[in-house]
Amino acid sequence: MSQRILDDVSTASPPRRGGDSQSAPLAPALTLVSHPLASRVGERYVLEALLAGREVALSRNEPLFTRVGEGVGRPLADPFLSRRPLRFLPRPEGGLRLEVDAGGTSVVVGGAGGGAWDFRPEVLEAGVTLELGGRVVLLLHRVALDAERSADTLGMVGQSLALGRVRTRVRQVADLEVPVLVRGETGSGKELVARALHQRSPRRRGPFISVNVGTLARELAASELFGAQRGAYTGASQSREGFFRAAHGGTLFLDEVGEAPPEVQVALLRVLETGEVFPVGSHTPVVTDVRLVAATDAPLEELIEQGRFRAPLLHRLSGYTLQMPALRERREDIALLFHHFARQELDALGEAWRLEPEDPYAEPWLPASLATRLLDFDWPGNVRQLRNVVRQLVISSRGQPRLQVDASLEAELGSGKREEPVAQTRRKPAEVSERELLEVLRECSWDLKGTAERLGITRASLYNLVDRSPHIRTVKDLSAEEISRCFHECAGDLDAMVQRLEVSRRALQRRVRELGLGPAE
Ligand SMILES: Nc1ncnc2c1ncn2[C@@H]1O[C@H](COP(=O)(O)OP(=O)(O)OP(=O)(O)O)[C@@H](O)[C@H]1O
Repeated sequence: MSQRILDDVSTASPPRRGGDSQSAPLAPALTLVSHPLASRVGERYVLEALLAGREVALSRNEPLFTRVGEGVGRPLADPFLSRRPLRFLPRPEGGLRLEVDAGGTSVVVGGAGGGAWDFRPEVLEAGVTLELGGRVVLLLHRVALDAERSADTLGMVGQSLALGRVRTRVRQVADLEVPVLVRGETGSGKELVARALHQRSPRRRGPFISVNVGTLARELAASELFGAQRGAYTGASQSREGFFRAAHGGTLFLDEVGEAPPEVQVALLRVLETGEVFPVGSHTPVVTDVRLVAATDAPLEELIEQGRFRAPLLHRLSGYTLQMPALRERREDIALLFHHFARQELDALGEAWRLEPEDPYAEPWLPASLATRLLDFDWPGNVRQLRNVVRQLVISSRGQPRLQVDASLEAELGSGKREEPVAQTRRKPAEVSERELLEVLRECSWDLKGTAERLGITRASLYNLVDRSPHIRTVKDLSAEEISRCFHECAGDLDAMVQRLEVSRRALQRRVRELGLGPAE
């Protein structure tokens, strides 16, 4: 029954075979995911001729790649690519064949060179990376021919079909008053969606208040959310406004709503039903005008079955549900996001020129093999993890002509594509070595929930392992001075703090707030 709750509402999940993808005509396409001139990343050539049964030639000089939505095109033009073309040939049922002549541009697919490859439609749907001449990387995939394009990106980088659907849904629901539930894996951009909803709503001039329900101290959760009267509890020397009242006239974003303690769930339900907030210690209700957007990566239906989440609350929160696709499900966005974050990091170092070298013969700053590796990685921490990886890469390669993977990133990226990111079976905690524990914590950007899932142990076992581990610190081990210093050095960027201090993201966020250091994220 619980699954039905969400089947009944619209979602923006990525297309499934036999589902949405059948209604939108799909064509094979080549999208530039790495080129010595980084500004070319994202340009595309649609292999429409294959649909009509004709072959397509690809060389240094043809065809013309265009930025999505723009008319003017350019060939790949890299001087190391041959003028002798590779050929794409149609195959039955939407598959295709790639043929490479000896003496032409070298092509690497899946880590191996060769002269000819056959790609079935399902392989194209997942996307294939083609390394050309060790310098240019293309993603061979399928795109919708009639995809809706708008110049307004809603602050989200990426041009995948799946992200396009999210944008459409955001536009459809933004100006309505219905509460929205944004679902999706950690770091996939749920808060960005919440902000876009606020920005496109008539409430845009009102406040946008973001609260991580999972980091609220249990005993103070009600007063933080609903406010408290002076003297309502020990230590309440002043009355507290609470997030609901602070968001009056605007949008309240409840992140990690699946982590809300039972008593907060009851109170939230009451507010949603009546629009009235009872500050702790007060019997007089306060009427608030707040639009709620909630987010979760938790399996709420399972939590409901286990009696840990209230079904009526899910119904109330999900007036409309939006599903954020995981990064691995929209691989063409990886390249654009990578360059977006790289530009920010390089700007900060004064090295942005590396992205547009003047010498066309210079080695690319992002080596083609590394670009392929990033594209084939499964990104359990999604866009947040990608942003952290870019930062790590750029800083540790500072002053170098090319990006280099250091030892800690090597461990994080592992040996390549992980087919099965989440451990399916439970393991004994004793089987997890401290080294593995540390590796997975780093991979999951110190998100303990994701780490426990990946290791295949319970969260309680993970806390035990972390506690017993001599080389892993917890937030409790950090002094207020150390946190405060790091906060200032990282300009309040929580992710950068987590990377530096190497402690649980959530616990650190809670501690930062307790120390009154401002709204870290
Ligand atoms: N499409 C995007 N374009 C640019 N930046 C993005 C995009 N998606 C996510 N980000 C960035 O990635 C980081 C993580 O995104 P965000 O906080 O929105 O994820 P989340 O799903 O809310 O994470 P969590 O579940 O941990 O709360 C943020 O710094 C955000 O700005």
